[in-house]
Amino acid sequence: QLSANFYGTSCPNLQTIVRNAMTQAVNREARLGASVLRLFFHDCFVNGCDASILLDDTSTFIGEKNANPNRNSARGYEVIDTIKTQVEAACPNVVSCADILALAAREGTVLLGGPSWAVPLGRRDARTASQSAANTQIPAPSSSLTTLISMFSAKGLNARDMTALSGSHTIGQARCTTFRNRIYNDTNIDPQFAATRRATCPASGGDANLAPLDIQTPNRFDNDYYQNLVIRRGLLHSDQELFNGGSQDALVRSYSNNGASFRSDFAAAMVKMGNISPLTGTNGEIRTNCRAIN
Ligand code: HEM
Ligand SMILES: [Ca+2]
Ligand SMILES: [Ca+2]
Repeated sequence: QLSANFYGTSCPNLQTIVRNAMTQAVNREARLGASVLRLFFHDCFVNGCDASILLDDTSTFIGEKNANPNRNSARGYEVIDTIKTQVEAACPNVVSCADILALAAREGTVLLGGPSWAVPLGRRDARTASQSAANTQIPAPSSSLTTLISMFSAKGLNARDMTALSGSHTIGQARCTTFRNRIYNDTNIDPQFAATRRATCPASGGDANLAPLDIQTPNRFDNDYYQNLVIRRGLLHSDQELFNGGSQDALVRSYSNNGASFRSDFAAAMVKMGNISPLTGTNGEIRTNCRAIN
């Protein structure tokens, strides 16, 4: 029941505000486009796209920001705060943080050269968060293909959606701690690529050192991620699982050869992911500050 025109009369400038603020952010630091896209994923996979990830911990409230997949990792929260402040100034108390995040994720993608899509709107914001759900429902970089398929399937996304959405790793960075095991122990890796990555990700120490998820074009939303997988240059173990002799090999190869089909599948899968259990109607609330419940 989400609809692209949900704020058409209540906040006609919403999309312009989000676009301009995201343009500024990405011009300042291209990676922010990637970081905001990932926030949306980590929101939607934990009790739906309800801005639960944006809630700060307090002395009595345990949120998702310090869950294992997010702690010292998820970033870009300040960009959402900036947008929310501008949106509240233009249209007080009508636009949810969940919808702002959905729009900002699309703009981040577009600004880095990715596809665009109409974002269905009308989500409301959660009054709760779940650190335990964030710990268990967001896939880990050590995941097997079987685990990836089943964790996405638990959210109503099929294997094709999963493989298309993983193409997000055409942008952004990962910390050494997330790919160390792969570059030292996996055998389905291009040896030259492994050597390059080992140079800045030692066998012990340097956990926070960064490497691009896409060694070719880390700030460009293109199909190079899939080209890397075909030559065994996936950075995460979970990335290379998509091209390792299994059910997704053919799709990965086709995306690697056909950027247009990746773009259109990615856009469709983003709409699908954005539809995971939204709060609508009188459920949830429109938060004033994305970091705290009203
Ligand atoms: C398929 C399962 C997935 C796994 C196991 C996974 C895992 C990871 C890991 C470990 C990182 C690096 C985090 C760090 O070191 O701090 C990362 C980064 C990223 N992920 Fe995923 N991810 C998956 C799917 C997705 C999806 C579906 C999206 C978006 C729709 C996404 C978007 C991103 C982006 C954009 C980054 C870079 C963020 C930045 O530079 O700040 N990922 N992912
Ligand atoms: Ca959520
Ligand atoms: Ca790229």
